[in-house]
Amino acid sequence: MVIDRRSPVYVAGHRGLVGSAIWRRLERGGFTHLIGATSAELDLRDRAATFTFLAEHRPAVVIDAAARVGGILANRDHPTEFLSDNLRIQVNLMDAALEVRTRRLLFLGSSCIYPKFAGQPIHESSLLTGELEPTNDAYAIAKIAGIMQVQAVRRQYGLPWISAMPTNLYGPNDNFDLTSSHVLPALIRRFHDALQSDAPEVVLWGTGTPRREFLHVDDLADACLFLLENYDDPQTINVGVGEDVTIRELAELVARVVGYTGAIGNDLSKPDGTPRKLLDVSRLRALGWKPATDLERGVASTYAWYLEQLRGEA
Ligand SMILES: NC(=O)C1=CN([C@@H]2O[C@H](COP(=O)(O)OP(=O)(O)OC[C@H]3O[C@@H](n4cnc5c(N)ncnc54)[C@H](OP(=O)(O)O)[C@@H]3O)[C@@H](O)[C@H]2O)C=CC1
Ligand SMILES: C[C@H]1O[C@H](OP(=O)(O)OP(=O)(O)OC[C@H]2O[C@@H](n3cnc4c(=O)[nH]c(N)nc43)[C@H](O)[C@@H]2O)[C@@H](O)[C@@H](O)C1=O
Repeated sequence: MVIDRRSPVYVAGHRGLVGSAIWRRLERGGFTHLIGATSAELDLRDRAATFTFLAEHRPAVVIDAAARVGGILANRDHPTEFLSDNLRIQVNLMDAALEVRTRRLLFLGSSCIYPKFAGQPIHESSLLTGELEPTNDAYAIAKIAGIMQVQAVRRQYGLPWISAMPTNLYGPNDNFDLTSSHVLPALIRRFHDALQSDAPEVVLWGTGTPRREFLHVDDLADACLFLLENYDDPQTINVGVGEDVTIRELAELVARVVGYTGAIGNDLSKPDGTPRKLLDVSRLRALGWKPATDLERGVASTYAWYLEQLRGEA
C-alpha cells in the first residue's frame, strides 16, 4: 500500500509534538504536498470551517494529530474541555474527510484508553474490559469514540481508515509548562531549573512508583508512516517500546542527563494515576516495525533541544 509521494497529505496539529514529528518524517520520506493549518487558522471545533477546509484541499491522506492534550493534572482538572474539545475536533475532521472521501486516515489515540487495571503488557483486546483511570476518563472516552468512528466508517463506507494508540511520548516541540505538561518534559525543566538555582531538592508528583513507557516522538512518526503503508485493520494498534520504568527511575535518568546531583523528594498530595500502562506491542513488531531510540539517548537529545530553545529565547 505505498502512498504516492505527490498525494496531498493533511497533518492536523502539525505544530504540536506529534504533528511536527510526522511532518518532518513525511518531508524526509519525499512527500511533496503537505497540508497544515494552525488552530488559529482553522479551529477544528468549528464544523463549517473544517468542512470548507477539507473541501478546498481534498486530502488523499489525513493524519489526526490535533487534540487537546495534557498531563495528569490538566486531564484531572479540565475533564469538560478534554471531552468536548476532543470529541468535536475528531468528529468534525473525520466527518469532513468522509465527505471528500479521503482514502487513508490515521486517528491517534493514547494508551489511557485501556482499563486502569488492565493486564500487563496491555493487549489491544483489553479495550472496554474494565473501568478507566479517573484522572483521564473524559479524555479516554473521547479517544475510544474516535476508534469507533474509524471502525464505523470502514464498515459502512469501506474506506481503509485506521487508528493507532501510542504510549507516553516525548521529544522536540513538547509542552514544557509545569502545570499542564506530561512528566518527562516537566522533569527536564525542573531538574534544569534546580541545577541552575542550586536547589537542594526536586520534588516529584506522587509516590514515584507508577510505571510508564516512553517512546521518542520521531519513532512514533516513523511508525505512523509505516502503519499508513502497511496496516489495514479495524482493530486499533498499539505503538510503544515494550519496556517501562518507574517515575523514580525516570527522574534519576533525567537528573543524570542534566547533571543534577541533589535530592529527589515526593509530593504525596499529587495523584499517581494508573499504576502501570505498558503496551503489548507484539502486533506492531510482527508487522516488522520497532523503535530506534533508547530512552537515555532520547532524553539527552531532547534536553539538548530544550537548551537550544532557551538560548534562542535569551
Ligand atoms: N504527548 C503524548 O505523550 C501523547 C500524545 N498522544 C496523542 O497524539 C496526538 C497529538 O498530541 P501532542 O502532539 O502531544 O499534542 P500537542 O499539544 O503538542 O499538539 C496538539 C496540536 O493540536 C492542535 N490543536 C489543538 N486544538 C485544536 C483545534 N481546536 N483546532 C485545530 N488544531 C488544534 C494544536 O494546534 P496549534 O499548535 O496550532 O494550536 C497542536 O498543534 C493527540 O491525539 C494525543 O492524544 C498519544 C499518546 C501520548
Ligand atoms: C499520555 C498520558 O498522559 C497522562 O497520563 P499519565 O501517564 O499519568 O501522565 P503524566 O505524564 O502527567 O504523569 C505520569 C506520572 O508521573 C508523575 N509525575 C511526577 N512528577 C511529575 C510532574 O512534574 N509532572 C507530571 N505531569 N507528572 C509527574 C505523575 O504523578 C504520574 O504518576 C494522561 O493525560 C493521559 O490522558 C495520557 O494519555
